[in-house]
Amino acid sequence: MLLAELSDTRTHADLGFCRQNPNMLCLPLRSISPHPKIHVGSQNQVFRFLSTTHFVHLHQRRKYSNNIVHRSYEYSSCPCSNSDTGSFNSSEEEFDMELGRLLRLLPEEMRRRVNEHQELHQLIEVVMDLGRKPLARFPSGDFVLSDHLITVDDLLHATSLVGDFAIDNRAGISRTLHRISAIRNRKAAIIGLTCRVGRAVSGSAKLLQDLVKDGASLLLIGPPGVGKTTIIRDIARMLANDYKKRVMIVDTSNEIGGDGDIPHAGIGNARRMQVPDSDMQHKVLIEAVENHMPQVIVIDEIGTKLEAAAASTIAQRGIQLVATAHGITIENLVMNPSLEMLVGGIQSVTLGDEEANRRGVQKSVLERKGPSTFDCAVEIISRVELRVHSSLEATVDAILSGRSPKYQVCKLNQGEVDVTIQNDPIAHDSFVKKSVTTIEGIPQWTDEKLTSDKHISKESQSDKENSYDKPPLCLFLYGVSETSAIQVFKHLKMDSAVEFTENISEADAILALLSKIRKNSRIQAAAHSNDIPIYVTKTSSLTQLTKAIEALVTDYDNGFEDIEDQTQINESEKTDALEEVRIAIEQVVIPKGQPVELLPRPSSIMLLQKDLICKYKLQAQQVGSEVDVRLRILPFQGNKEDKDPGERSDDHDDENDDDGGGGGGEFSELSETNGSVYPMVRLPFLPD
Ligand SMILES: Nc1ncnc2c1ncn2[C@@H]1O[C@H](COP(=O)(O)OP(=O)(O)OP(=O)(O)O)[C@@H](O)[C@H]1O
Repeated sequence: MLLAELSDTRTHADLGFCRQNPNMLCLPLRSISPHPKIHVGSQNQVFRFLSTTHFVHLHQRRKYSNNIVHRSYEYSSCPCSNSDTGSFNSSEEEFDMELGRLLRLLPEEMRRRVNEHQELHQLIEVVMDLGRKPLARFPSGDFVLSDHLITVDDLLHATSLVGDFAIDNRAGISRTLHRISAIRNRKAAIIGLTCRVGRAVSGSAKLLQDLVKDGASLLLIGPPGVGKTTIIRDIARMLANDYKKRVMIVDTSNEIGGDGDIPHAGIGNARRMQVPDSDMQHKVLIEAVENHMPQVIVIDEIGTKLEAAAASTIAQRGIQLVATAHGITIENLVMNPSLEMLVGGIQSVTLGDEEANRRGVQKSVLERKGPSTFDCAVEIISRVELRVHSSLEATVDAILSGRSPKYQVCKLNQGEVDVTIQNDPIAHDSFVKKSVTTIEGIPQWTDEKLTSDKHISKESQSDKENSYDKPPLCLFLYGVSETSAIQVFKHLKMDSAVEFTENISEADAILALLSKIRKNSRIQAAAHSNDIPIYVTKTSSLTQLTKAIEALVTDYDNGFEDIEDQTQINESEKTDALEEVRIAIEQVVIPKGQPVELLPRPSSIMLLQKDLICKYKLQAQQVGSEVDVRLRILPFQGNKEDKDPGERSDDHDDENDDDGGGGGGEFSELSETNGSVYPMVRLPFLPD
């Protein structure tokens, strides 16, 4: 078949000679399909058209015409791996060459089908399982490579071309970054192969350059295949080449530096220590520190307690650590008994009554045991999106106390880095804030410092800036997510007028989810003793939350003055309270014969509620301590067994229920039974 025509003899210098048959020219060719006829007219075109994933033999023919030698070539496939073709040394061409070496593991037909695939250069893996059709995995999905089922011979052919499989069942191809993982049967024979394409992606660490360049230890977390190894390989290269650091890679499966004894060029000047057996990883880590004086240690896949302990020892010696671990979020690490050490370890502590009250939490809480091994952590969401936790300790503390951690979202957007900050309502150092619009269009917060050297979507920066003369409203949230609250404040253009606290005593007001706060008498007591009004929302929906926040903001603007005057009963609260009685009776007490506890109300309102209950020929009981006195409506049948109406029931078990305790005991939760949405209500203080 006629493949190429060369009218310029200089082109010969760029072709190699086949190792198997020196009389043959060997032409590296990116793909012979879908255009099997490639016209080569000049040296430049040779470079443009030809690459190294695929070799063919050229059979030259000469023709003389007008004193010019015209050469044409026919080709046939060549099984050799000709690296003597020289010249093709751009990184793309090197990659083509390496990819070709992986594809050589495949039987002829499969290799042809992969080569023909439009996404050849994005190939992720080839999967060969005995007795099944082979698959190629591309970012766009799986692609069947052949209708022929994989045979034992196919597997033997592939395994004969790779290095030895280590104890972790992984092997490589010398001087490439590919990873071949084997599946064995019970007799240890290989019955499946996953051939992962490894590539050095220079620039993949760009998003993290600022984090690591000054020596901070970094932990990367992500699910399998998201690109962790690719990023740390580039971090190793960047720190060694650009920042001239002594970088040592502890390469457990030879995935970072590639197979073979000479490391892949992708790690730059970083050095690499191989690990004879994955169980020895922690020992090699320590050896690296003791023998080779590294400034940075890079390690892929910390997975066991021993490895976590070794990493923590290294960090204590002041060496910068860059490592990966499997998981989706930092919460996964916190919950993983083998890896929790990486975040400082977790312990359960029992607080004194006063401290628990102050914090508004249960007496037994989880806390971080000590300093975390890493300064910062990154959750890899995709190749172009990272969640950067610049203080891992702060993130862990937030998770343990039930708050959403603050983090930056970095997105690579056509070569630019978009940075947004999540859950960062306050920049405490200065109140200069700017709103930026994230890619999803949700307004978020950021501050000058964090955005100074980054590209940020420019949309509406200045017009959203707010300045308020009043000190910011300081809120304690309970059962309400900070993100939702911020969204509402943003919507109300109150973005620079609010801050959040974890300390009730610092708060101007409490904003709480009704179902949660009604069960936590400690928070109510703490609010009462600190003279802080509580505003509640029945649901977390933005509509309900907006109503609650609007009421709160209005009262805040009035200095919470009307809070003191308990005699002025808000008309709408009266309506709410009576509606609450009506729904409770008509939907629960009468049809189900169950008692229902109402919300705590001022005594004047409770009187109105009692009147209404009497009209239904039912009885009510007053329960609760002084800060949350409320009525319990008793069902008809149960009246005789129950305590006398009016009896105070301060000693009820549910009084001390916290939010996790499933409080309510024998009583129906009105919110759960009536299925309707309560109007937003505000819990005012009851008179002493
Ligand atoms: N930025 C990128 N551009 C192109 N391909 C990439 C990029 N990052 C990763 N890949 C490819 O994605 C695949 C998985 O990458 P990698 O091995 O780095 O993931 P990983 O998270 O370390 O996986 P595992 O946890 O299974 O070891 C590889 O084929 C790799 O070449």
